[in-house]
Amino acid sequence: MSEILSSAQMRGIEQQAIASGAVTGLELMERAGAGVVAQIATAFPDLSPSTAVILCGPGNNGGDGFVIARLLHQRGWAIALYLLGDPARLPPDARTNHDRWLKTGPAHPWDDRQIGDRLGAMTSGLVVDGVFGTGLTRPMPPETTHTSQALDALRHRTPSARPRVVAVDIPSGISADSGANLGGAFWADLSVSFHRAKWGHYLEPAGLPEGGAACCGQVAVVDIGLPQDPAPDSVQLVARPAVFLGKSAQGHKYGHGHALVLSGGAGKGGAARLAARAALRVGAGLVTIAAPQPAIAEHAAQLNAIMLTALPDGYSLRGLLQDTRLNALCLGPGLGQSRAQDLVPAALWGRRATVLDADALSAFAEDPPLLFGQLHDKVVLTPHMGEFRRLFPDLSERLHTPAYSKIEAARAAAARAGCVVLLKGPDTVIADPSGRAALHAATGANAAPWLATAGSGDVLAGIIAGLMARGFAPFEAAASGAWLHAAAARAFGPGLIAEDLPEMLPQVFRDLGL
Ligand SMILES: NC(=O)C1=CN([C@@H]2O[C@H](COP(=O)(O)OP(=O)(O)OC[C@H]3O[C@@H](n4cnc5c(N)ncnc54)[C@H](OP(=O)(O)O)[C@@H]3O)[C@@H](O)[C@H]2O)[C@@H](O)CC1
Ligand SMILES: Nc1ncnc2c1ncn2[C@@H]1O[C@H](COP(=O)(O)OP(=O)(O)O)[C@@H](O)[C@H]1O
Ligand SMILES: [K+]
Repeated sequence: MSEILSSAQMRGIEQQAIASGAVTGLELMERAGAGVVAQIATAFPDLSPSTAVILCGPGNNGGDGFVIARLLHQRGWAIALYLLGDPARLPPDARTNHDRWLKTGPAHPWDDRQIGDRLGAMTSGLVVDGVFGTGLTRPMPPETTHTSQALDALRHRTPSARPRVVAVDIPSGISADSGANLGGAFWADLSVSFHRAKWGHYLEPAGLPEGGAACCGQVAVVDIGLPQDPAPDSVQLVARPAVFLGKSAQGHKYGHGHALVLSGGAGKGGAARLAARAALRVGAGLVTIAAPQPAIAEHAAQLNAIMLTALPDGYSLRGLLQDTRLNALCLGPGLGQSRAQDLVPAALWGRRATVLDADALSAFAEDPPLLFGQLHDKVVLTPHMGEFRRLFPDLSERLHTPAYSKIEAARAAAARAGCVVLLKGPDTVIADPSGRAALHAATGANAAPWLATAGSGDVLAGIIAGLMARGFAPFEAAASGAWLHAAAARAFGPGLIAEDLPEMLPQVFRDLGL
């Protein structure tokens, strides 16, 4: 796991370090610029000095751009530098580096057409985007339209027929907080960020033009000498399961828990079987499907290691839960909304580790507080965006404003629900009521596009239920579950369907060294 920060958190850390006298803003800017130059060499080892177009903006992101221009010039690059805005109004450190640069070369006043034409004519070399970084909260100004369009055109060329595009911190126009394209955003092959990556590098707001995850390219982070203590309220990027997923040599099946997956009626049992199979593969000692009597024959024809029991209604679920060995529940996949309305209260009455997904969430669309009033701290809700909208319409609405991030929405939802919320998507956010949050990004090098297939969410619900049956806490089960789910998809690759996911878990475990 690694920490990722909001722009406000980053500003706080920077200001505190400067105020303490540990470092000056100018030193940070120098290290930032040097870090970008070093990362360019690492990321593109074949790139030899030729022409670099350096685009500088009116804030400190532009200040980094002047440092980069100076350092690249020292390494033999020919520099064409453009400045957006009035040099007299640059903030002090950026102004200092602007003035230093002028001893080496000119800062051309911004000329959107000229820059656009120049970029379009480039077949090699480097473009450095130091226009806006973490300080941008509004759309790109109209003076960058042609530049943005020219960059877009470059993106469609093969890398060998165009310059490399490097973003200082984050591509201009991408919100460092929400990942939203604020309007007219640039893109990059490589984004070099400072101290920690920002939320917006990994978030990809649904229903908006391509955002952070799509536009940042490879994300590199350079140390600029700021204190390493974790920020209060920091968010962790899930890079691997944070818990050891192996089993002890002495364990027996009941030591690994017994998960109960509740199934819908006849002809609707596939989703429950997917979840149950995933719970078993992820290591639950026993897994039982509880189905209405008319669905039993169908399940029996398809199940071996998974057990089966008839369960007509919520009353009988309360009876079944007298067996304290049943320690984790999974409800929702294929359940049907009326059965969900009956079973969810009984399941929550049992106070077991419980995953509520799909119909178990949608069943409460008319009255979300009715659900919230019954939830407890061993529950994980796993909504996709549609289900999230049904339960948290106001938070879902706020997600349309570019400054509001999926991380804040999931945190607010968890606080309201009083349990862990895992908000799905290519960027999956896990949050708990205390404000703890993690982001699993199946984007960039970790992309798992074949997960967009029917039933993959049912498998995720089963993985999480299985991990909770094994005794993992809800937050860890959700975060590790999201990672295992995407790792299984990547291990299978193209052509993946939901049935394949549980079957890839053994390989994923082997790759983890279990
Ligand atoms: N934090 C750190 O530790 C370190 C940070 N560093 C670097 O600083 C960067 C953050 O710098 P930053 O805060 O100065 O903001 P930045 O992204 O340059 O942009 C804001 C400027 O743009 C302006 N502006 C905004 N929108 C506009 C528009 N539509 N049209 C026109 N103007 C607009 C805005 O003006 P204002 O909104 O105030 O009117 C302001 O002047 C960060 O990404 C990193 O690269 C490093 O040096 C090392 C250490
Ligand atoms: N493009 C994508 N990249 C990575 N993961 C994805 C993508 N699309 C969907 N997923 C993941 O696949 C799962 C889909 O779940 P869900 O929407 O509930 O589907 P279903 O209801 O068909 O099971 C979620 O875990 C989600 O995070
Ligand atoms: K930038």
